[in-house]
Amino acid sequence: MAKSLSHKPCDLVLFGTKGDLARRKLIPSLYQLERAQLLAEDTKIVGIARDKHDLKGYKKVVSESLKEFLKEPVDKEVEKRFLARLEYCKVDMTVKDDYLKIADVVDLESRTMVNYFSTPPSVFGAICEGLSHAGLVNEETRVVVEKPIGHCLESSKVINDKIAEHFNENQIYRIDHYLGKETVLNLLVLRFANAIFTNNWDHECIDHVQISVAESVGVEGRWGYYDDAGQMRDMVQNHLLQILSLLAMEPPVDVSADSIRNEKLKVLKALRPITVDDASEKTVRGQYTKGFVNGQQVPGYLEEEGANTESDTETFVSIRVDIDNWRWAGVPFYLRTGKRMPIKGTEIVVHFKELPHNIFKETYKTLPANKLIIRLQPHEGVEIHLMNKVPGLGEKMELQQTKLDLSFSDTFKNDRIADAYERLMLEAMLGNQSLFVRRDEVEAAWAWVDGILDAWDKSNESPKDYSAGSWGPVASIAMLAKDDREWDE
Ligand SMILES: NC(=O)C1=CN([C@@H]2O[C@H](COP(=O)(O)OP(=O)(O)OC[C@H]3O[C@@H](n4cnc5c(N)ncnc54)[C@H](OP(=O)(O)O)[C@@H]3O)[C@@H](O)[C@H]2O)C=CC1
Ligand SMILES: O=C1O[C@H](COP(=O)(O)O)[C@@H](O)[C@H](O)[C@H]1O
Repeated sequence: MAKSLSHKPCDLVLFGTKGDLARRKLIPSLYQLERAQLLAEDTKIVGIARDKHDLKGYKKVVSESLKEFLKEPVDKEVEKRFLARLEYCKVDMTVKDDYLKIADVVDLESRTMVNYFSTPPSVFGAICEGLSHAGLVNEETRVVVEKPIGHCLESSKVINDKIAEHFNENQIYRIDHYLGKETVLNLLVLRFANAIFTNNWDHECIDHVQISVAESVGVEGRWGYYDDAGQMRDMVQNHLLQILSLLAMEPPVDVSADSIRNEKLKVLKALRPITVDDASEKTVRGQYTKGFVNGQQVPGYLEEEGANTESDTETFVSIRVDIDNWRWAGVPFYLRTGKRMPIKGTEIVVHFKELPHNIFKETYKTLPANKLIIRLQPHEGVEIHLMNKVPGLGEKMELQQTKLDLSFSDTFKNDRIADAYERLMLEAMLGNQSLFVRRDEVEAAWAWVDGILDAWDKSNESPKDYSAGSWGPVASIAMLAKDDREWDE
């Protein structure tokens, strides 16, 4: 029995169903929604690829994906229910008449058509045209679009224009999978459901903020795509700027899609441009050389499979970001992200200001400032560093810095943390756009990122080397040291 859901049943059409993302993430996530009974009873899942299969063959492909990528044993009962929802269509996405075959399996009358584009962006336009050609676009039809949306502002406009020829903004769901992460969503709750943070969240109380997204993986066989993108386009333009805007935005009036997106957009528009005049002070780009990660020897970027020995693509970026608005005047946000770092870990550290006066100076010369650490992944949780009195009867009061540590796995023991894609696919089926990125946000993010990419081009400097397994080039440490600060590790 399906749980009670407010959405109409859907035809979830998975374009690129045999690709890496679909097999590794989307199919296992849909299985989890089935397991949790969150799919409406009559919802269908329609796989689209250009290989010749009958439905039985496609079910086998799906079963194999589950076996390979599900992080737990496959529950046969759930799998049976899940496989019963499947349909398959062989479609070459560049051939308009092929879309007529999809019309035979979907039902626009009784189900909402949700089209997930898990394909290269180069075919997004062709899919939209094909769907229109087959009469599959009505007011309810939705499209879910994977990143990257373009390579720069101009190319993102071309893709968005193409989609907009067939769909209104309220039908377009642009994925940034970080927005589907439990802990990223929790930023809204931490900030806007707790007066202790709400009332201390500005330049009066906060000294600076650090956002680190460290990855221990390299390019994982995606050299062709990655070398064209680099860490700036792959991670900063989307995931890091989305986290930054959720952290820095003004309180939205409610949690509706546009209330949240309006506030995020204001932050993106207030990012101080970085130009060729200050890029060398405010940014560091790096590229990994060979080294050791988790005790394993790993190749350098230029020695990865499929690599071009002369690439100048950055695999590490750190940036000092200034937000030119009332709340954040004088508060730098330091962003840092890289491949082949010592660990996988995404963390936000909010450094509060030091106190104006120390009444304990006889026993404790300087009082360390409070810190709020938000661990987004792994070991999800929230930690606050506070000063406390050490118990004892001594003449002088002894102080010690201590931690209040809320670990999600200890606190919410029986609650499984859902994968981001589970939430995002469910929200797309429910028709809630809050966790999807609006066109103007994508464009504001590109406008700012393009300025930095342009400054790097003009400066003609190569990225700085760092050994795989380190925290990036030493210049990244120096960038903070100049401001009398250091990275939390
Ligand atoms: N993989 C990942 O971890 C991530 C991926 N993304 C994004 O998701 C999207 C999909 O990525 P990924 O799964 O890695 O890519 P893949 O290349 O693995 O998969 C794309 C799929 O699209 C199919 N396809 C392409 N052109 C056509 C066509 N004309 N007709 C029919 N099928 C076609 C391919 O079929 P065929 O095999 O026959 O060529 C392939 O199965 C991309 O936009 C990517 O940027 C975003 C974040 C992470
Ligand atoms: O979008 C992307 O994200 C992954 C990192 O995602 P995470 O959920 O594992 O933190 C990154 O490795 C990949 O290069 C990028 O395209």
